[in-house]
Amino acid sequence: MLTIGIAGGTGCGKTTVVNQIIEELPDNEVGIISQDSYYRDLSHLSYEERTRINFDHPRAIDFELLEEHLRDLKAGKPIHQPVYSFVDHNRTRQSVLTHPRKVMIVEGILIMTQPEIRDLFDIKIFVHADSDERLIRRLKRDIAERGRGLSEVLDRYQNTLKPMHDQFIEPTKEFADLIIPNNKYNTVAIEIVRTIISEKLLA
Ligand SMILES: Nc1ncnc2c1ncn2[C@@H]1O[C@H](COP(=O)(O)OP(=O)(O)O)[C@@H](O)[C@H]1O
Ligand SMILES: Nc1ccn([C@@H]2O[C@H](COP(=O)(O)O)[C@@H](O)[C@H]2O)c(=O)n1
Repeated sequence: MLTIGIAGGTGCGKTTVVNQIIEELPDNEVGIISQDSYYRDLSHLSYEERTRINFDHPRAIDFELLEEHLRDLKAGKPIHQPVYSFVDHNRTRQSVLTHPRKVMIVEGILIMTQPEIRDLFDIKIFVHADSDERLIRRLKRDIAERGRGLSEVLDRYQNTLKPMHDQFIEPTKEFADLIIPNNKYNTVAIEIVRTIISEKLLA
């Protein structure tokens, strides 16, 4: 199994890059794991309490479960990937049965912060977009898709997102084998990653 980790700050375009990479690749040979699925279960907290959680700190992620799942997939075992709700700020009761594939892509803002997880990646990619570009994209996306208001997104950006990005996410760029500049759509970089994957699928 070829395991590819794709990190980068919120709004840099990780999900978009993954979707572009897997377009036209056979879906029974390439699988996706999202770090967002591994936000910790916060059912013991009220909705109000959950809104105050710092979701950009590594402790918000159940990395133990993510590591266990990646090891299972590498060992050829299927996993039950949790399903997260950004509207409820909580894990749902659902899960998605995820089978091992020849190529597994793992994407998320903090996946490169943990050495145990980092070591499981054969290829590490960091997607870069400038912070103003990321903030604009995040604002538009969170309002359109994640049920958020303007001041809510801006408050989170100032109070937790930006400081956590600078402290935890940006420094992981140094671990990357490949940095994809993504202020604009980067078709050349996507093509390069696709070629690497296609070669693996033919092997
Ligand atoms: N290169 C790009 N240029 C313009 N908009 C982009 C680009 N990449 C992604 N977007 C848009 O920005 C928003 C956030 O992208 P997304 O892929 O969800 O980022 P991430 O997964 O890193 O948070 C989405 O609405 C997406 O359509
Ligand atoms: N309940 C939550 C949980 C997380 N977030 C934000 O999601 C961002 C990470 O996801 P991306 O798809 O943007 O990479 C992260 O910056 C958290 O602030 C949230 O808003 N609410």
